[in-house]
Amino acid sequence: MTAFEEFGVLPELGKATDELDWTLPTDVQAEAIPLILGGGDVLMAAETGSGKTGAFCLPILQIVWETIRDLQSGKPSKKGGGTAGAVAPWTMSFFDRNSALAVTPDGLRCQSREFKEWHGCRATTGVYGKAKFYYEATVTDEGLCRVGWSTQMANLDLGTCRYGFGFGGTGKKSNNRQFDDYGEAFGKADVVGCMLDLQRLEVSFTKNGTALGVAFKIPENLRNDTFYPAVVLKNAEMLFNFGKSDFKYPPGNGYVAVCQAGPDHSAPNPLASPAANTAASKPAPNAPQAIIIEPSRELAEQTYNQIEKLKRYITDPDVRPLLLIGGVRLEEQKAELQKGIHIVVGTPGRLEELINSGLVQLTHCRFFVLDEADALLKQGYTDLIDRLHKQIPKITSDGCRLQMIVCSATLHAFEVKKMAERLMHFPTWVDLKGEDAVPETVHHVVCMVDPKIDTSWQQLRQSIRTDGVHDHDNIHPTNLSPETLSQAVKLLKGEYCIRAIDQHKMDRAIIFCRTKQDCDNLEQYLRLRGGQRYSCVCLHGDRKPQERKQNLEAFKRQQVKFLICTDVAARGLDITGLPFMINITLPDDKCNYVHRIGRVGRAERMGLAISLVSTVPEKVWYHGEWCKTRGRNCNNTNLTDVRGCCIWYNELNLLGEVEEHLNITIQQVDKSLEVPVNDFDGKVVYGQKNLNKGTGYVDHVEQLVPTVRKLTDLELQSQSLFLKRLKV
Ligand SMILES: Nc1ncnc2c1ncn2[C@@H]1O[C@H](COP(=O)(O)OP(=O)(O)OP(=O)(O)O)[C@@H](O)[C@H]1O
Repeated sequence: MTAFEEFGVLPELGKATDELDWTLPTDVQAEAIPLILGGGDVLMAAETGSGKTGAFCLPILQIVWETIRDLQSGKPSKKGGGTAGAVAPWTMSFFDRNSALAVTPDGLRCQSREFKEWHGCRATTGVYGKAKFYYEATVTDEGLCRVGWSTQMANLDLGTCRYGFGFGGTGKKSNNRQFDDYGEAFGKADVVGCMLDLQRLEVSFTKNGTALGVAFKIPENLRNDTFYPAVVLKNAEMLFNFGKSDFKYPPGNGYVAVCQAGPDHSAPNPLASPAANTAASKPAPNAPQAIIIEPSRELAEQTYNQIEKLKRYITDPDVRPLLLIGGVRLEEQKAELQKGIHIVVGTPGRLEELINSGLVQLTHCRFFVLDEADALLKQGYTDLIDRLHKQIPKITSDGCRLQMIVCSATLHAFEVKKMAERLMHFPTWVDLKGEDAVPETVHHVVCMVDPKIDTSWQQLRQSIRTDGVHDHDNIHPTNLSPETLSQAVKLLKGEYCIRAIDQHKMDRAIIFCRTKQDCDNLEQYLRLRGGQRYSCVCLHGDRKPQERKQNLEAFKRQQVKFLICTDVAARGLDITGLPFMINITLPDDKCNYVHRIGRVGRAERMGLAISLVSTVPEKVWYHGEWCKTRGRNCNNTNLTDVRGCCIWYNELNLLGEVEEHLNITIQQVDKSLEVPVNDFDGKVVYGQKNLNKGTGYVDHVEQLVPTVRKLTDLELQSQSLFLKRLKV
């Protein structure tokens, strides 16, 4: 049995993890997998490279596989859903309802937590014929309720069409959008009696047993229709009694409980009948069970690839994942969707496009995953996430609750907490190291770049092309103005980058620049300085999707040594055994420091991250909404406060913010970029596992031997001491 199987993972998945060399679950996997398998919503905050992707992919694959297997074998749904089977035919329907309205498994309580819109539901059975029927609905929470009767033709927003007759908590009755005063207001703990007289064609209501009079005359043309108990709620909850329990206020006067209507007077709701349920529980080919949203194409592709690897031994039925990202032809994706898919991994834009056009259906989605959730929210996708979440039924047609999984190494952002409160259902935090921790495997240092002390920039024969911010400034080595020093820092950073590479004999590193232009300039400079020696490619938003993909592949396959990128690659990218990372400039967002340096030191391998930090302010581009070209060929070097496109970037402040955030002082190295030999360095090889530390599963017994021996000796000594004392 593999270690993963001990956590409840299928043997087929266990076999795949074994092949990936995942001997033991990581801490976050050990915590999160059982929670997800158990049906919970999870917020996963664990350090970079700790295996969060596997922590959600494994249980999702397992549950999705089990679901399709059950569907194919015609096995009934695991959890009751109001109308599943004919055991309790008089319940509120699990299927004939709006998505944001939840029905409890016994089918007798409806709840909607949506506070802006109304969400409705109808019962599983209706009544017809010349008789008088009654049921009770009790308000069990604050909020707005409207309850009554509707025919199958009615929409679920009771009282807003000709076929629905409702009585609302504000003391209004409504039919066909005609809202009139009626009876009196009702609220929490009140019991509304709903009466349908099909002899006189009248609808009436009672409040706590008090008759409120006839509310509606049913039009003659509806005489032969079947009427169903119906409700519509806005952030409210109601409990229904169709007569299985004693009524609180028995109606008398010839009215009978709806559940006592015999076969001549009752009919199943076709939209909630077992036949409809079976159809509803069979997903359309384009209705996935899981939707995983990633903030970048590269990450989406990576997660998709991980799913492919993990599902390798899962067959019969096959679980089919699909990657939905921009830059791929829509036609190709449409064709795949028609073939049938179970798990969709995508970027927000393309996903929404396909969902809105009906090419992806959300009817059977039971996992909604936001990877790098704080990035998604910071990128402005809050509304999109809310919209998608709203469209997904909160309980699937086979009676399972929608599970939401949210993860990131920097999950403690305020927006994430707000979103969790809004959308998640009693989520569990898996938060192993507290806020934004850096893995012990990442050795991160800073090197100050001070153009006043290091004046070598004045004599450079070859230098990096800079961003052109100072093209119109009077910069000259004899004039140490802020502009000159800013330009000097940019030149020096090009040199320090080369020195860092040489000093550490780096043959593989990811290098982060602040802007796309900085990336291009560095790429050009490295090529100029050394062709093969400094072979490199770029990854940023201005490069075409195909080129981005090729460049990343070339770097992963070690066909080039350096990957130069903007923050588009700061998060999630997993490059096995990457030993080095260089920050040419600190990121604007302190969380991205954690993500950037987390590209190394992953999966227990050691990594070195070097950040170059300017001691003087650097004037850099900052193109706001006011920049017409959004940066392309922009030459407005004025500062933003006069609607220009430049700012003074203060890296010392940024460094302070990062240190405060992480509650550490980052080790400094001098301009030689040599990293002093200390406990961390000298004993490890960057890119390799630290064999001096930790417990490799394979030899952990051997590692523990000396400690256990020592403990045995101590135990022996204490026992002997105790015996000696007894003798005395
Ligand atoms: N149980 C395991 N044992 C060994 N390696 C693992 C295990 N789980 C995952 N890994 C490996 O660890 C690396 C990092 O995993 P992953 O990309 O999921 O990290 P992450 O926590 O999502 O990081 P980030 O926050 O940077 O996105 C991957 O190469 C993955 O294959």
